[in-house]
Amino acid sequence: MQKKPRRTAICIEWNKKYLLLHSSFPWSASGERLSPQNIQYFGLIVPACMLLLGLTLQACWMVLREQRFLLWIAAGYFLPSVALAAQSLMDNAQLARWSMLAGTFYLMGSWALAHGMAKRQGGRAFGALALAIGVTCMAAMAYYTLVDEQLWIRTLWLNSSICLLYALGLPSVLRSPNAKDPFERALRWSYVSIVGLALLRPILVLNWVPGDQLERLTASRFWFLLLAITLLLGLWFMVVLLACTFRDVMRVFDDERNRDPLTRLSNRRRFFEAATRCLQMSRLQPWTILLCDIDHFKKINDRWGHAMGDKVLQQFAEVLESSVRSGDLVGRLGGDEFVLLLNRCDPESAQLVYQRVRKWLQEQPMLPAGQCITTSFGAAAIDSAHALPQAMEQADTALYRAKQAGRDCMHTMGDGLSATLRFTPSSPAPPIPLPPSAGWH
Ligand SMILES: Nc1nc2c(ncn2[C@@H]2O[C@H](COP(=O)(O)OP(=O)(O)OP(=O)(O)O)[C@@H](O)[C@H]2O)c(=O)[nH]1
Repeated sequence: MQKKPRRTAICIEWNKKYLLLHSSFPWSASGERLSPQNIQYFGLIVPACMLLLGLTLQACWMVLREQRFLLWIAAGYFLPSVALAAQSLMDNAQLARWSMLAGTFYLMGSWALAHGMAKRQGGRAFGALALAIGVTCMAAMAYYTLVDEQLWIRTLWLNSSICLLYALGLPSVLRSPNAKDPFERALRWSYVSIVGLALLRPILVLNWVPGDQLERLTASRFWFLLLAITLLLGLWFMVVLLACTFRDVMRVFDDERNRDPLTRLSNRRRFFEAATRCLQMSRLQPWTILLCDIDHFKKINDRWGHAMGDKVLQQFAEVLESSVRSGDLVGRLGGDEFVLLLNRCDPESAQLVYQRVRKWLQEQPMLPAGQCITTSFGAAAIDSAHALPQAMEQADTALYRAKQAGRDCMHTMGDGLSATLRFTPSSPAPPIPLPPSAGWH
């Protein structure tokens, strides 16, 4: 007689604890008990989902060709999904016959995932060691196929090897440079969970699955629970991975849009956006805009070539960045013209930045045969974001005056002030008074 469908939860008992598996499994919605085949077909849902996840990653790689690690991670989904599908359809006798082939797929998939993750972090997943683990595992499985009919010992070998292969990606994953980024942290811990699950799997199979269910493991409740966990973890891992990948790609786009490719300083657009934001924070006032231009830069290009000119621009950008406080803004407007927004700094204190830059340029000559470059600075005070265009004009006029005054000097304008300052090598540049939290680059 057909039993009534159970409406209560099915539990797995372990150490007197009960784990909810499914509210009606293995009963169909109409109350029929699912046959072992049906249960097996039901088990195909998980490999099918993993296949789809792999396809999604491959599609992402086709859009983001630079991100080659996506292909490896896609393989990390594809290969085990094939083995899992086959495994879900087989009984233990068939599994024993095909264990070597299924094992190869699992092992290759595990290493592909580890390699993809290591590649993403610019590391490596020790290919030679992975090969050694794979060959040892295969040899052990072949040996136990001959001497021991039981599947569990091969399962143990396979799962331990899978765990080791996943672990090969861990050094690179744990060495991630963006350790504080929440997305990176989520990705790192998801990967660690995958390694942990691979480690737990054989232990759980041996300790948790009742003897009668071991006979037909792939139709057991334990197997379905394991599949569900694997799928959820795989899904979660992919979501986090794609979020990180798109975030990285957007950062690259953002950089290309907003940074000067030669000096890596903010370009005109980003500088003005950032300056507008700074000028809205009253705690940062007073502010000073500084425009600076390398003197006779054209002659450097003409005499030593554009490559040398580019090098000088890059080094000069570094000098500017290291001469201001961490909250100050530095940008390249174009050619040999740079702009700075100094927070908590009036034009008088801004002279110290000029002195510091000038001293640096003198002490570390950038040109061949020890020749130094010189620069001209134009400074103007600014008191709000609205005043930015006028302050820029004023600083530009000041820069023009500095050029007219014979270059290698700084001209300051604003509040009826118009003064030229020339560098005096004997006077050491005193440091700018720092706010309590700020520090030098
Ligand atoms: N190497 C290099 N040269 C650049 C770059 N951008 C602009 N230039 C050159 O920089 C030179 C700027 O020259 P000018 O604006 O006349 O200024 P200058 O020669 O420094 O003269 P003053 O500003 O009057 O002292 C031009 O010859 C540009 O071709 C660049 O990215 N790399």
